[in-house]
Amino acid sequence: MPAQRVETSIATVCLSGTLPEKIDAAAAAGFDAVEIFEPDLLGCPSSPAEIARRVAGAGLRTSLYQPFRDPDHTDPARLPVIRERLRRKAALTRELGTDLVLVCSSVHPHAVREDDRLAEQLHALGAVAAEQGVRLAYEALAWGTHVKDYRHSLRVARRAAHPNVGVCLDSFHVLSRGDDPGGLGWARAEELLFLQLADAPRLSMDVLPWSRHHRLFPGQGGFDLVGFVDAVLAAGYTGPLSLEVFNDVFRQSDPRATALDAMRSLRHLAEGVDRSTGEAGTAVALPTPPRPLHWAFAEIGGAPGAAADGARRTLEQLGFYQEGQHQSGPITLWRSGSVRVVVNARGTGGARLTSLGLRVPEPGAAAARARGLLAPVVTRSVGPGEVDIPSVTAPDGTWLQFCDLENSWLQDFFPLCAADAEVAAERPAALVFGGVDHIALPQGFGGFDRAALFLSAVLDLQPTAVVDIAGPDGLVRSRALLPPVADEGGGVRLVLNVAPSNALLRGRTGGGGHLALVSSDAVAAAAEFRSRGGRVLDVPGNYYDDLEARGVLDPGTLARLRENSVLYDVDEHGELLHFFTANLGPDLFLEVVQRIGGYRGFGAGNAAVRLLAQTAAAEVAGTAPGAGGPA
Ligand SMILES: O=C(O)c1ccc(O)c(O)c1
Ligand SMILES: [Mg+2]
Repeated sequence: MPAQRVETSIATVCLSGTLPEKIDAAAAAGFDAVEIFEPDLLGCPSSPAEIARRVAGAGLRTSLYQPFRDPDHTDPARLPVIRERLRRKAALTRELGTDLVLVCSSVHPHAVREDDRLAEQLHALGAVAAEQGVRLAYEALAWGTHVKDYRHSLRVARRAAHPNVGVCLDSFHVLSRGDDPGGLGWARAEELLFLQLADAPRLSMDVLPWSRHHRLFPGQGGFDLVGFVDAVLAAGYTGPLSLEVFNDVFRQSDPRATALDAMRSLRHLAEGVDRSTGEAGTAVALPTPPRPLHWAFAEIGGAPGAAADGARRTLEQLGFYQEGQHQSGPITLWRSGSVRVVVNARGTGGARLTSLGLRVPEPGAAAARARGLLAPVVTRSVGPGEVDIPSVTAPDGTWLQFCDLENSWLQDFFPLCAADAEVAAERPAALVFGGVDHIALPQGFGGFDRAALFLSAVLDLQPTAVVDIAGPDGLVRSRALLPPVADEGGGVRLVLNVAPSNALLRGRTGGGGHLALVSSDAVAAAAEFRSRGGRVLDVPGNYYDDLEARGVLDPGTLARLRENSVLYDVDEHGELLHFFTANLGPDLFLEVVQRIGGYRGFGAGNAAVRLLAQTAAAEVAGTAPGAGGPA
């Protein structure tokens, strides 16, 4: 990023609601400018001048008016009509307080094919624009009839040879076509009039519906937005970074929350660009990501009475011992080696993961970074003698608590046990866990992409591709957030699961919140856990018959897996053995994971079997997992 502050902008099409609601949401999230999307204006009772006043009153400016469609035509008789249409839209653009009109490449069958002729028509439009005091930013829509790629739009705009004609670059149209921004080396800075940014999941589908329904904010999808913005800035672009995201879920979400996501995404993107260029000077200087990053604890809350008893019993059966008792309430601390679990017998809603403790070198800086990424800060009363842990709330309500390397947070607990070493000596070898493999957080419908962005930005994790799992109540979407490659093996891996809304209707959440422990022998761990009275999730015999049919395991191993309800998965890097405990709450269980030879996944191949087995278990118990209330 260049040293000057880069302006931020958002297209009104990103947000739900009326135009005034969109303007206010953009302003509240701290944007500098808005692109006014034509349909928002057409349905607004205010005049363009009144809208301009509203924009200015909110502390914003209008960065662009869009879109002006189908600027060229093979039938010369149509050209005067197009020019008159532009004259009016240009005048309107001035009333809106900007001088930039986005012109999309034509999508109709009578679009001009020859570059020379097209350039001539754009030149004539440039003259109309100049009369009105506006400039035209010509954008290649990926589904344009002839002009589909930005190199082509640059060529035509240059050939138009009019000072009021340049291009608009849109990352979606470039990257969805598998193109790269390499052609920008050929562009002149003054030709780059506007930059629109959108990410998207990598899908193989027609580019038009992909664009209109599935765009995401930068960092939420699979495109390299950092590389794209790098290249555009290197080509000399100095205008705003403007988000233009068409997304079905965002269209029905609270515009204020979406606008905050949008700003968070831009700040995280700017940070990535700074890091890649080695230059500082983005809009907001964020403290560097918290590294090294490790788990301090996971807290199971919302579990009064029997639910808390059940959680504690399961932990004990897994070889955990009680290390401490909280000074100020029914909160117990459980430990096994480096893994600590807090069971908080307050709250309602059923046992779930309510708080994640993260061990970082500088908790204050980690929290400041989260605030810089617009994370809501947790304000709570700190009792006398209690340690204040800087904490923020993730979009799903889970607290992220930043703990120091000395584990000062332990001071809040009366110690109940002498030394870990003494207790550990008595623990069966099969129940010695190497740490936390991952933690999975269930997400509500609509909160999935927001949570992925929030957690990956605040903790600097990389979201991986979305996996869809066919569960009994519909598709469960799942996505892992992993440490950057540079610190692979680093401690913190998260999985986000979103259950079908249908599951909630049936009283089942199915989001699969869990804490997974690292084992060096999952079969022995399952056997030991069961011998101590632990309840493993039963896996149907059909599953093992299928494993047998696949011929991937020797008969002895297969028999031991079957005996202990341990599941098996394989990827190109290695193998996985894992089992699940019976549910501790509507949407909470524990998992024990043994990775063999560098297996990288999370057992997605077994998730459908798990979901069905959990449903069956809940039916046997006579209670759907959701019986305790919403998770
Ligand atoms: O989907 C569209 O029509 C459309 C309109 C304007 C844009 O800037 C764009 O990228 C797409
Ligand atoms: Mg666009």
